[in-house]
Amino acid sequence: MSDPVPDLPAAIAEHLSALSEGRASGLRLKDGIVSLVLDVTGLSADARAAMEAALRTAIGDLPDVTQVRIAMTAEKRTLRIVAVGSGKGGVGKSTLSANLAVALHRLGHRVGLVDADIYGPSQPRLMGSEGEKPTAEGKQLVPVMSHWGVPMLSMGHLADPGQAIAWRGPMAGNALGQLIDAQWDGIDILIVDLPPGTGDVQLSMISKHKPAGALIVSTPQDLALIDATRAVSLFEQADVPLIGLVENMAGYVCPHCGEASDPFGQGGAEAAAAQMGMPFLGRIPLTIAIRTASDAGLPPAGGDAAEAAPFLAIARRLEAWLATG
Ligand SMILES: Nc1ncnc2c1ncn2[C@@H]1O[C@H](COP(=O)(O)OP(=O)(O)OP(=O)(O)O)[C@@H](O)[C@H]1O
Repeated sequence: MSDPVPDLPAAIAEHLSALSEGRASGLRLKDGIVSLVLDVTGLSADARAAMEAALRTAIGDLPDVTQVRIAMTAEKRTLRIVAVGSGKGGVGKSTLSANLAVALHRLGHRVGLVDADIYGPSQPRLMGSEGEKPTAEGKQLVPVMSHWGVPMLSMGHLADPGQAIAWRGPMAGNALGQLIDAQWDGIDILIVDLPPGTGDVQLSMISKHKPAGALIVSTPQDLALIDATRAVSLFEQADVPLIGLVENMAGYVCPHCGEASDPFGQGGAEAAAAQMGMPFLGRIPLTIAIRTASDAGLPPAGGDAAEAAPFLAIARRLEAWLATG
């Protein structure tokens, strides 16, 4: 039998300070039984298990210790999903989703991005993370970390580029579930770029994963705005609060002279938002700089050019909405 430790509490405290990253509290020692509480907030399942095992071994090996009881707690954090939807494709839903995620990160939020457009994933290209593969921990996918500080998951990370993804409804639903139920530890806001349109895939996703709110994207044309009303009724059907409408490709800014023109008129989206009873969150101009940067995997919201400003302004409005929720 090993010699008793003259000051057992001090020996335990030494191990705690070396191994617990300051996460241990409530230390008790009675009849050789050591009990403590470990706050594992923000740690991955593997990191939790490793910390717990290291503490059990180190403290359990001390003479006079017969048992080590560790209660693990984590601050209850709820991940809030913000869905970005549109009535039809090509209006800039993916561009807005990527840039909002990057802008929210710049504003200091812990934000993740899911590309739920599983038939035509474009987020890996927009965020410059093409070719990266998520890992898995147990049954959960571990998101890919983008260069912009935003962890993300897209079917484009799982399928080879150019490979057609032709799934039927239930399979598509499962794939989407895996992206959303992935390991988003440490993330508070999850921006979900929905597939375009208002069909079953969208409805089942929003019914199952209950977004905290939804943003609708539209271009200024009347027809696109009519499509936007369909997206609105989809969210209303599922009882998802509408955060507001964003007008994309609003007016054209000439790259040579900087002059802005409005081929589709001005103010239509704002009026439509009022008609649909939801806030208007802002407009993003149609500029070549936004398209070329996006195609190059450089989300404008991550840079310091003028193109970042409208995304940051909309992110601030989203931030304000989330703060009241
Ligand atoms: N404000 C903008 N100015 C210039 N180009 C833009 C703007 N917004 C989006 N685009 C470009 O328009 C195209 C479509 O955008 P995006 O992929 O974001 O649309 P989407 O609604 O997500 O489309 P899909 O339904 O196909 O997923 C892209 O080439 C993108 O770079």
